[in-house]
Amino acid sequence: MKSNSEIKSFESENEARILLEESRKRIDEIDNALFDLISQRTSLAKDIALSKEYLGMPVYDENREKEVHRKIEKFAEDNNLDVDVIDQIVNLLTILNKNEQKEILRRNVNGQY
Ligand SMILES: O=C(O)C(=O)C[C@]1(C(=O)O)C=C[C@@H](O)C=C1
Repeated sequence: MKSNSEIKSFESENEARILLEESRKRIDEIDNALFDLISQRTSLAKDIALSKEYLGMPVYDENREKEVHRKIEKFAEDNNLDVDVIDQIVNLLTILNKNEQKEILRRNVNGQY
């Protein structure tokens, strides 16, 4: 099968169907890897929350979020990705992390750790 950068037209319907299926299979593999990384990223919330609690720091850290966004925006520009969409994805990841931190601190207050 030619790489997708070379294909300009399909020789048959079957060829197009095969490429579609192969592409979807690859997306499934990448999605699984992404979900695993999101899970790993979110699981750090416990250590972060408890460290911040000990240091008297709030869950929300504006400077750190700006740093995360700057890093990701450069990645998006370097890879010709829509910066606004990538920014939204990063926002959701930080929201996921903050929500997990708040839940961990709530359980900690209730002596569940
Ligand atoms: O690094 C931290 O201080 C975190 O709490 C992690 C994180 C993030 O998800 O990247 C989440 C919330 C903060 O506002 C900043 C960043």
